[in-house]
Amino acid sequence: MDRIADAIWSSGVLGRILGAATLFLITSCIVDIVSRPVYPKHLPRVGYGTGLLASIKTFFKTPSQLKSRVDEGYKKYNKNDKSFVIAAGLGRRPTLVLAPSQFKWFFEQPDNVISLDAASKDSLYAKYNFLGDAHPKDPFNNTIVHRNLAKALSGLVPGMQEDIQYTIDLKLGSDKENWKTVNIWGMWLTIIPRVSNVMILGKELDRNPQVVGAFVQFIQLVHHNIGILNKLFSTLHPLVGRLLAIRNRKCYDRATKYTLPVIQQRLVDMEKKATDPSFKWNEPEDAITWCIRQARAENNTKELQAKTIAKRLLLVELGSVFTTAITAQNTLVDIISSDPSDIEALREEAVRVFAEENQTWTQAGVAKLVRIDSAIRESQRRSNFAVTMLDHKVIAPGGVTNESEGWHAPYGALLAVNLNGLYHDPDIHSDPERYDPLRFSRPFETGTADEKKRMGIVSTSEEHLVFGHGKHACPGRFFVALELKMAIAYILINYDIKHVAERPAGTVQGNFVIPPLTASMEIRRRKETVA
Ligand code: HEM
Repeated sequence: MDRIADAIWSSGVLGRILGAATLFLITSCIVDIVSRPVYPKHLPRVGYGTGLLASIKTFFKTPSQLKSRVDEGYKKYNKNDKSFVIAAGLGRRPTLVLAPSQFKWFFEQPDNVISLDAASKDSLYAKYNFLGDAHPKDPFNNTIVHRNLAKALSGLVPGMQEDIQYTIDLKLGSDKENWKTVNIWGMWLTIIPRVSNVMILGKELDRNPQVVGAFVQFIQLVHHNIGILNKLFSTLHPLVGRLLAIRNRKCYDRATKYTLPVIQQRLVDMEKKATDPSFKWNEPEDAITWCIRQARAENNTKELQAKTIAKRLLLVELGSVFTTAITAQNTLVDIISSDPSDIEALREEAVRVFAEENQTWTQAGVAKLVRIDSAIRESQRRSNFAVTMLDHKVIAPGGVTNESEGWHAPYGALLAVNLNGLYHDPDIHSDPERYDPLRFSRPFETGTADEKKRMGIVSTSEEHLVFGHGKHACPGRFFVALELKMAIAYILINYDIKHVAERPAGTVQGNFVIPPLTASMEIRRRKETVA
């Protein structure tokens, strides 16, 4: 072995390999630095050290320090209505964090100037993770949700209620005598993918554990791959990204065993319905139908291929399932550790409204759950899962100019809002670190009609930004509200939950606050259940 090493060394091969590797590292470093957007010097900054060493340290410490830097920027600048730049760090470009007075300007910018899609395409490494062409180079995916979901909601409710009841009973059981300890995240990871798939795959597939499991694994892989690619130079992304995506493809292949036959049949049936008036059949309202409907409206033959549709579904799964599961996790952990009298107030509402609705949910019936709505919104505020949010990338070749603050952001710049700062500002939310589940429902119960409208989870505003705001505000939020309110109501109506004295904390990882995934709760089926 030693002799082989000596021979390699003396032949100069090792020297050449080391030289090439060093050259590659230096070139990669230069490529990454040069491709970063350069912000105007007069904008205030946080996280920038002086000198090369300090900058390098800042870069590598970003995953653990980003939140405290953003908090510092909020107090020093955003609070005084100034935008600031946060230094680049491992896995993150330098970002311009906007002053609150600039939100209106931000939401009004045209899509060809600043783009949510372009920012998500970059941060998701969509080219690799989504197996090539499924991610929006075009807005197809967003269009199908914007055009169809709101109209389909009332028809989706019965199927959702059925799945919520079935899955929760399965997970939490029916023992009325003994307490059972349940891992909360494990429970949500069973409920949310199934219920969300009522809307994505339809009732034919939503309870199929193979296909739903393959999609959940696919999403986990996407997040895992993002974590790896974020730590690498961009010159390595094409190779490593493609290698990592091999596992994504395997998951996709597993899912398509089940999805492709359903999609193919749906294509046949929808074609027949369009051409044969004697064919009496109503297409189910789910993302498969919406893709076909949109492709037909655009006369887009590529989008009418079953495999293209199967890939489109991957994106809908990604946008819906984990965002909702994380929100559910934070909300339930917050609820069970809040004041016991507040928990009773939530339960009282759930039992009362469900009885009024004759134990059958409708969209209008769920809308009456204003306290549970508030408990979710308050959790999104108090336990926000992202520090800055709504990243939009400047894609206008000449950049974008903000006249009122007097700065120019070049092509490639990232603009974002400081969700953490706004949500924890005592001048905006009294006692901001306290989880007060009824914070937003008190005005619902006693306030004016305008207050009622403004305080709901689906009413986005410059104060309630977790679903975005303006033309790109999340079109899935109406579904999320239904899904979470029905699921939480079902748990409160049917189970006693032991109060938890202290809320387990989440873990900050870069720009994300991961909820406490090991948190458990002790539950027992209630003696006087309604459902
Ligand atoms: C709690 C769960 C969810 C959260 C927190 C969430 C949050 C968001 C946010 C922040 C945006 C970007 C808004 C912007 O930057 O202006 C967004 C966009 C979007 N969301 Fe959601 N979302 C959730 C669930 C869903 C679900 C269930 C769907 C259903 C398919 C969905 C579909 C979409 C789509 C299609 C867009 C793009 C809209 C556009 O670009 O016009 N989301 N969501």
